[in-house]
Amino acid sequence: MDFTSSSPWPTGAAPGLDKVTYSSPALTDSRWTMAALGLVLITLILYRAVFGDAKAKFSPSHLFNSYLINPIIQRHKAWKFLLDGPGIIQAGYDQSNDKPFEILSPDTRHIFITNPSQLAEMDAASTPGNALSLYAASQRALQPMYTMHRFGWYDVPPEGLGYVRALRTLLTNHLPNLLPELGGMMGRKFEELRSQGDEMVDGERRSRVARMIVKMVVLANARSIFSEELAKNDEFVEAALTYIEQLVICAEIIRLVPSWLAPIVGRLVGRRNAAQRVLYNTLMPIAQRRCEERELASQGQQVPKHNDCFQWIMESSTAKTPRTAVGLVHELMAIWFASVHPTAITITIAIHDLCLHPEYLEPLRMEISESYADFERTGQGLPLLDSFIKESARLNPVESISTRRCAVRPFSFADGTSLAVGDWACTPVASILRSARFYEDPLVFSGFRFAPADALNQKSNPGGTDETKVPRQANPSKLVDVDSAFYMWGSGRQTCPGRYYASALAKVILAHIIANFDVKLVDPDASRTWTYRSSRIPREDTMVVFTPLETTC
Ligand code: HEM
Repeated sequence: MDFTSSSPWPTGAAPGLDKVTYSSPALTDSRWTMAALGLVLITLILYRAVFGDAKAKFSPSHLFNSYLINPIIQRHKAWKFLLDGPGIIQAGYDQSNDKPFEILSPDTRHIFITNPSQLAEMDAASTPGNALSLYAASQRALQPMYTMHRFGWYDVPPEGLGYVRALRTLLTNHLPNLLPELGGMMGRKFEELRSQGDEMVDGERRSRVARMIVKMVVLANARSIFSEELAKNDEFVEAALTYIEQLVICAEIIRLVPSWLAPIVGRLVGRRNAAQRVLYNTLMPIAQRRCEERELASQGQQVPKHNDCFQWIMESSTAKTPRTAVGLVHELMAIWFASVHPTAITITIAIHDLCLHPEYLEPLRMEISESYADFERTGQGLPLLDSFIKESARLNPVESISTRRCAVRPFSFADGTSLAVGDWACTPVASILRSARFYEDPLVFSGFRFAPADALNQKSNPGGTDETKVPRQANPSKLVDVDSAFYMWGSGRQTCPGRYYASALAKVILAHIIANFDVKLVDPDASRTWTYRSSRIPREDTMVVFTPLETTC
């Protein structure tokens, strides 16, 4: 072996050692030592460079962390979402700097979007047959195959559902006919529930406000969505509320079991949801009769004229084949679910806020006494009450997530953020609503923050507050408006079609209470809501005292 070669290490094989010629023994020893050290060092460097990662990957501690500890931490975080969804989303939003951020729940990977241009990308990808779908998200959340009498929500015709036009256009246009009747109905129901009271303490009648309001909303919606006849059927109205409550519990159980077990568990828990059968079996004969009437009308025969959601959905159906009775009932069951709880919760929270900010009662009473008749006639107006409800919902929205779109095919945003099939893109609505980027003094309750200047005058100055110190939005807006600071109704082409009705019903109920009662929370310091997943739900045990005014408006 020739160490004089230019090669830094021996180029020959070790067995040739005896053939090596040395220039001097001492020099040879030190060269050997140096060479051996160099060899070890270089081998180590190379080994680390080439296999360093792999070694780390296969080290016991790495394997332990990767395959046991990290998955446990991730799963723990995902399950924690069930109990602290709003808090976890808020923490994600605070660190996001307007960039998409990821949050896991036990069954879903959420990618939260805040940037309006990315929301536009989301909306563009939500057209029928495209990669993102609200229906697929609803299918996951509600498990309608098992909870809505085998409704295959995602199998809807590509043109969409008839309910959107039925609600957004026809129900909204019908409001002036509906509101006077709803006003009377809500007044009577409120009095019935209040006079029953849930507790009587020291001559004070206390009411569990959340339960009271949900019963009122159920009655109003039964009238508006189904019919006058069904709204008078107490057994049906009771089952219609039970249906929603059982649906939420059943869907949650199915979501939390592994997907391979879902069909078995779904069938089992679905069987226990008896109210869905009551609803289905009551609605079905009406739907069949309407389909027969459609048939007769197409043959030129005279048929009765109806003004209700059955009829509007049939007439709004964009599918080439006309809606079947089963399809009609399924759409009604879906609307029914969507219509009750968000509306009832929004109204309940607004009542909490009336109790906490009684200085708003007087200006609101004045507006109601001057303008309620106009509102009832047109379905529009009452800008101060509108703003009060909007501010209440801004600080305590029903949901911390909005605009849910589930990927039915892999999808990537322009910035590279990607969704696998089953992942959800969505907005952190509650965090946006409380963000200083969009609202001055975001955590301060300012009941007339959104009201137009002409609605505000001396009389509407609650408690004589200094006008210059009250945070207001630069541009007034209505409760039903949607913009980049207010996604309570979702956004884009699938924004809530029931929002005009929901806003009008909230005004009917709140105007009745404000005009006729003083309100007081029995325990203003007690916690009033609890959270599950991303929803904020009023506590059932929150008590309010409604004291009749001596003279009513
Ligand atoms: C305060 C009450 C309400 C709130 C906060 C609310 C909120 C929402 C939200 C966030 C969405 C999803 C929109 C999106 O993803 O872009 C939605 C959809 C929907 N809402 Fe509402 N909603 C309310 C009341 C109602 C009422 C009263 C009805 C029926 C009369 C209704 C019917 C619907 C329907 C049918 C959809 C699905 C729309 C579609 O498939 O395109 N909602 N709502």
